[in-house]
This record gives sequence, C-alpha cells and structure tokens, in this order.
Amino acid sequence: METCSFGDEIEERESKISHLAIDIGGSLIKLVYFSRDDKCSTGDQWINSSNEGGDVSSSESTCPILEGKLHFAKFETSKINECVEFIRSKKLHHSGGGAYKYTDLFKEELGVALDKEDEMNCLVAGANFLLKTVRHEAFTYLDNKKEFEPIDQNDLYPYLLVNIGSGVSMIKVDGDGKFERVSGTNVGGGTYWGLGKLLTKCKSFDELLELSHHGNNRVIDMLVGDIYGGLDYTKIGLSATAIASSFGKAINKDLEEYRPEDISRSLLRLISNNIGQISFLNALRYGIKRIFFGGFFIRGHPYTMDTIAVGVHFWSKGEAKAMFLRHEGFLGALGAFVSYGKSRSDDIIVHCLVERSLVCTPCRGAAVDTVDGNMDESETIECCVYPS
Ligand SMILES: Nc1ncnc2c1ncn2[C@@H]1O[C@H](COP(=O)(O)OP(=O)(O)OP(=O)(O)O)[C@@H](O)[C@H]1O
Ligand SMILES: CC(C)(CO)[C@@H](O)C(=O)NCCC(=O)O
Repeated sequence: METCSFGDEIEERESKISHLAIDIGGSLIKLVYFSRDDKCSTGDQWINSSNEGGDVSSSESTCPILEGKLHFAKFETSKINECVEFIRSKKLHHSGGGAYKYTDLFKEELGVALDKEDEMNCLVAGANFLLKTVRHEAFTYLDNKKEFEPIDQNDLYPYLLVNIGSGVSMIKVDGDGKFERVSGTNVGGGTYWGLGKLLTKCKSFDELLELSHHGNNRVIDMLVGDIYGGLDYTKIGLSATAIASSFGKAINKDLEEYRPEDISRSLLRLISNNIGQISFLNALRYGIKRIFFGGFFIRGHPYTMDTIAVGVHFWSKGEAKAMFLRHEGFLGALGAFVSYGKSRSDDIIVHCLVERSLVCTPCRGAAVDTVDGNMDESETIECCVYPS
C-alpha cells in the first residue's frame, strides 16, 4: 500500500473540493476527499483555535473553518486508469510534491505529483481519527448482532490494530503516532481472493463473497466429529462441529465435484480463523484486551466478522474482544488525509466537530439507516478542516 495526499482547492460546480488522499494498495485504491459546503465557501467563518479543544491547539493564531464532507471511493488497483479518470472528472487533482511507484502515471495523466506518507503511520492515524472523533464507528459482532460501542477516550490505548488488506499487518497502538508493527501474515485478503478465483472461477470479489453466503463449509472441512465418530472431544474443549482441518475432506473428490459455494465458504472460514488466531496470540503477548479489525477483506461481511469474533472470544476465554470499524477499508487513506501537512509548513488539521454530530449522511438517494447498515461509499462524514 502506498498512501499519498495532496491539497489545495479546486472549484466544482456544486461544491469546492479540496484535499485528496489516496491509498494505493496491492488490491484496491482508496480515495478520501473533502468538499466544502456551499454555505462555508466564502471562507468567512473563523475561530480562535486556542479556544477549541484537541487537535487545533497547536496553532495559536486564528484560522478559518472549512465545513464540509469527507467522501470515500475505491477502485481495483489493476484498473488504476478508472481511478485516474474519476479524479479527472471530479477535478480532484492539483498540486503536491514527492515521488513513488505511480508518480509517473499521475504526473502524465493529471499533471500532479504525489506526496508520499508512511503506510503504518497512516493506518494508525486513520484508526485513531475514527475512534476518537466518529461516533458509531466501532462495533462488536456477536450472535449475528452488530452493536456499536462508544469509545472512552481515556481508555483507548493500548489496542491492537489488525489491518486485513491483501496481506495483514498487526500493530500495537499506544497513542497518537505511538505504535509498533508487532506482527503480520501473508495469508490475508489477497489469499482469499486469489485462491478463491482459481478454485471457483469467480470473476469478481463480490461474486466470491456472495457464493460464501450460500455455502456449507462442512462439506469440505474435516470436523472434530468426523474424526471422533460424531462426538465432542470434551477433554480438550473441542466440540464435534469445530473444524479439525480446513479443507481436510477435499482429498476425497476432484475439484469439479465440489460446489463453488462450499469452497468459498471454507476458504473464507480458513482465512478468517487464522487471522483471528494470530491476532489473539499477539494480543495475549502484550496483554491487550481489545482488537480492532480493519481492511477491505472484511467488507462488513457477517460470516467473516462472526468467525473472527468467535475465534478471539474462544481462544481468549472471553478475555479479549474483537471490534470492527464502519470505515474499515479507508484507514490508510483517512490517515494520509489527516496527516497531510503535519510535517509541512502549510499545516492542515482535520478535525471532526462533535457538535456537527458526525453522522454519516447519504449524499445521494433516499435516507439510509447509517448506523445499522454497512458503510456505503455514497455516505459522507460531516467534518471541518482547519487550515492554518
Ligand atoms: N472489490 C474488490 N476487489 C478486490 N478485492 C476486494 C474487493 N473488495 C474487497 N476486497 C478484499 O480486500 C482486500 C484488499 O483490502 P485493502 O484494500 O484493505 O488492502 P490493500 O491496500 O489493497 O492491500 P495491502 O495493504 O496489503 O497492499 C483484497 O485482497 C480482497 O480480499
Ligand atoms: C506488505 C504490506 C505492509 C503492504 O500493505 C501488507 O501487505 C502486509 O502487511 N503483508 C504481510 C507481510 C507479513 O508480515 O508477512
């Protein structure tokens, strides 16, 4: 993943768009951009930053508040030209500096240079930003129920951040900018999509995920009961329905004899279980009780979240808790967005005002239930940007 951001204002017909951050991952490109509300576009709203709490206090001088919305978009990395076209059509591009893998493409197509931000820094900054400022962001998933949990600012750290992208990073977070990448695994979202595509001939990730809804993993996975004559192995705490060996039954038939639905479900279970287990072991290593899972592998998918949550609960004997994030896939891009300018003289401080209620509002179509539903990319976060 590469995370980049660039700023300055671009006039659009309906709103002013400024500040774009882009996260170019192994599988997906994520964009986060800010559009100023019309009512604020005169730029005549000022606050004294020293009177406001939190992030803006680093500046003593007064500064204008730009009220507006954060927007989200994603594209497959293999179709980067669609992303470039989107940026061009929305006129999101402008100035910047720096260089990296896609620099030439962005320079040639859009005439912009990218400022590179550190990936881990951005993941942590994005997670902290969401956990500290966006209500209804973090939730548990137990017994097929999503429950939002308010985050106590005084009891946030340490936590383990597990970002499940193509690969998986596990980061112990101790504060703003205070973190250590303690582990990772190469068995991640890319593995599910890659192996799933080969085994099922699916054309898209969404198709593969959809198949998993209708599958039965017991057809392919070897269960404890398959080994123990249908019985639990009570002495070591394993029920008959626990998986003894993922894909363990696949030795019995040829690939064509298995349903793609069952293959997808077993694969999803295998990967989610494995990540849940490694995450728990790392939480245990540092005495951490709360694990936040992000990354686009999750996609708010009930079976994925259930497998991870149940695994963490089971292995930790209820001591550790798995939590999920509504903006799961945008941590890096959001982090690039909020970090932009921090190391430069043209400081841009992004801060969501609690008074603006931080609801996610739909920007097209009818009202959606923004709290219970999965995140829809057409939703936005109302926020304020404080440029110094
Ligand atoms: N539409 C999609 N197309 C492809 N993969 C998808 C899609 N939706 C979800 N995914 C899953 O999300 C994963 C990528 O997640 P994410 O965008 O968070 O990581 P990344 O930034 O691409 O990876 P990395 O950080 O390892 O470079 C894919 O490997 C796949 O499992
Ligand atoms: C290489 C990155 C950091 C790129 O985002 C990610 O894909 C990852 O964490 N992979 C796992 C690598 C490992 O720790 O084995």
